[in-house]
Amino acid sequence: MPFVVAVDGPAGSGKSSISKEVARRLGFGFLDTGAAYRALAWHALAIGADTDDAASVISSLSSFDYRIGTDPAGYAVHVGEVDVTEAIRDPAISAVVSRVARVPEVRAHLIELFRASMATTPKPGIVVEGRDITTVVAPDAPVRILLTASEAVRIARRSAELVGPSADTAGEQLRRRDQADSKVVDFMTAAEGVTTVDSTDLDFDQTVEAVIGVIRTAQPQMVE
Ligand SMILES: Nc1ncnc2c1ncn2[C@@H]1O[C@H](COP(=O)(O)OP(=O)(O)OP(=O)(O)O)[C@@H](O)[C@H]1O
Ligand SMILES: Nc1ccn([C@@H]2O[C@H](COP(=O)(O)O)[C@@H](O)[C@H]2O)c(=O)n1
Repeated sequence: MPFVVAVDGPAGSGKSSISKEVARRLGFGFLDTGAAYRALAWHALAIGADTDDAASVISSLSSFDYRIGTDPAGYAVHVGEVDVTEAIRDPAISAVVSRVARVPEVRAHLIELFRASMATTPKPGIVVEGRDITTVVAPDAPVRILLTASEAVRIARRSAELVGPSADTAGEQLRRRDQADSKVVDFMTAAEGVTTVDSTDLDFDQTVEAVIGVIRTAQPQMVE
């Protein structure tokens, strides 16, 4: 297994953008686990499954042909032959993804895929981000981080990315998603041995440096 940096946190805390940049600077791979839950939600809708019905969601797993790259310089997400990299970011997917992610059979299936991706990364290390990486997917990772920021700051950062009506509803959607997701896994408080990085008062670069600082403290030889 490569050197694993596990990063969890609530929606909009910067998990994917910060983790990707940390991976790029350290020459590590990067695994966005939320992309798999989003891709499954996309697939379930595409084949007409009922995302409110666990049995229907579980049945969609058998035809879920999922691939994601781990190169932080540019990764694509595929379901079968379809490139869904952009489509899975649509607010319509964000609105239903928690319903898919709450199904235990889905989590068990995807966690196997994550562990296989981690094990086969060609890089010396991999930054893996999500909600349950520090506690369930890679609880023995040598570096485990809870990346957080105040809700107001997270909503402001997310809204700034969007235009039109989506920007107005981004806050409500982010709150609703965190509420639903936190019934399934606890990503609001750091588990024992997990280091919290609070980016509320840090800019992007300072946050990247703070995360690299945690890695440096744990394993100086992994950070040049
Ligand atoms: N410290 C920071 N300062 C300013 N902007 C930031 C900071 N960290 C992240 N951002 C910005 O906040 C936005 C949300 O970040 P990102 O998409 O990485 O969050 P996330 O935790 O992966 O969200 P989600 O779980 O909803 O996918 C992005 O526009 C990102 O560039
Ligand atoms: N480890 C994870 C990662 C994600 N989820 C679910 O997927 C949704 C989308 O994740 P993003 O990181 O892309 O926002 C998220 O809202 C969770 O429902 C998860 O359960 N576990």
